[in-house]
Amino acid sequence: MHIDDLIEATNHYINSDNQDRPQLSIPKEWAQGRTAYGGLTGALVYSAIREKVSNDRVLRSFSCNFVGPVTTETPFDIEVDILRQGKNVTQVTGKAIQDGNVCVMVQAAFGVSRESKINLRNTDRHAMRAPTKADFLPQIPKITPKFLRHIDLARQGGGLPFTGSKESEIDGWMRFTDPPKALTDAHLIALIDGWPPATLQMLKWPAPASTMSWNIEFVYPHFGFSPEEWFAYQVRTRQATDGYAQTEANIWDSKGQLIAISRQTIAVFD
Ligand SMILES: CCCCCCCCCCCCCCCC(=O)SCCNC(=O)CCNC(=O)[C@H](O)C(C)(C)COP(=O)(O)OP(=O)(O)OC[C@H]1O[C@@H](n2cnc3c(N)ncnc32)[C@H](O)[C@@H]1OP(=O)(O)O
Repeated sequence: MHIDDLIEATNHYINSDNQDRPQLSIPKEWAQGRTAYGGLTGALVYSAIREKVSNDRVLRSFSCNFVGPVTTETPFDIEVDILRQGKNVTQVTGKAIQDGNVCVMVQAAFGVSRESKINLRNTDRHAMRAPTKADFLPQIPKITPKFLRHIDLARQGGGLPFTGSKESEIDGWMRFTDPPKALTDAHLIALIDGWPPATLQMLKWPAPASTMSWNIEFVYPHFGFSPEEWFAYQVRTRQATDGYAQTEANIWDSKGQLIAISRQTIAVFD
C-alpha cells in the first residue's frame, strides 16, 4: 500500500465522527521487525495533527516517543489534542493507541513566520555527489526490514548494520521508491527515519534495537520539493553508552539547503 493511501485514510479517520470512523491499520509490507516502521507511524500521527492546525502555522518541531511496538495488520486509533493555540504558536499532541495502550506519542509545535531583526542562515553543507540509483541493501528475507521496499537509500559513507565497522556515521541520500503525489512534511518524516541507527554498524552480529525517542527540528526556508526528489542525509553518533545511543542527523534538499535536524535516542540490546 502506498504511503499516500495510508495518509489519506488517516486524514479521513481524524475528520470523521466517532460513529463513522473507518478502522486504521498498517499492512505488513510496512513492518520493521516486530513493529510497524516508526517513520510511518510518526508520519501518520503527525498527519492527523496537521489536519487540526491552520495552514499559516508551519511545523517547527516534531517530538516523537516510541512507547511500544505498533503491530501491523491490527487496528489502532489516533487521538489529537490541541494543548494551546496562541497568536503565533500552536502546540498539539497526537497518540497512536492499540489494544488500549499508547504506542506512539507525538508532540508538535507549529508557528507563523514573523518579521525578526535576527536573520542567521545555516551554512552547513555536504560534499556528497548526487545519487544515480538506490544501492543500500538487497531485500534479504528476515533481515532487511520490509518497509525498505518503499524507500530508496543510496549510501555514500559509513557501514552496513552488524558489520563490525569502526565508523559510527552514515552519509547518503533517500527518496520514495514510488513517488507520492506531493511531498509534504508527513512524507519527510517518513523518509528521515529510513536509515538504520548509525551505531548498529559497529556490532559484529545482529542484535535487537529500538528507537525510543525522536526529535526533528524543521529549518526554513523550504522552497517546495518534487515528489521524486532525493534528500541528503548525514548522521553522526554523538555518544553510545549503557545500552543507549544518541545520534544526530542533518537533512538537506537536493539543492543543498538544510531543511531539518533529526536527533534520536536508540536502545540497543546487544
Ligand atoms: C549485511 C548486513 C545486512 C543488515 C540488514 C539490515 C538490518 C537493518 C537493521 C535495522 C534495525 C532497526 C533498528 C531500529 C528499530 C526501530 O526503530 S523500531 C521503530 C520504532 N521504535 C519502536 O517501535 C520501539 C517501541 N518501544 C519499545 O519497544 C520499548 O519502549 C523499548 C524501547 C524496547 C523499551 O525497552 P524495555 O523497557 O526493555 O522493553 P520490554 O518490553 O521490557 O522489552 C525488552 C525486550 O524487547 C527486545 N527488543 C527491543 N527492541 C526490539 C526490536 N526492535 N525487535 C525485537 N525485540 C526487541 C529486547 O531485546 C528485550 O528482549 P528480552 O530481554 O526480553 O529477551
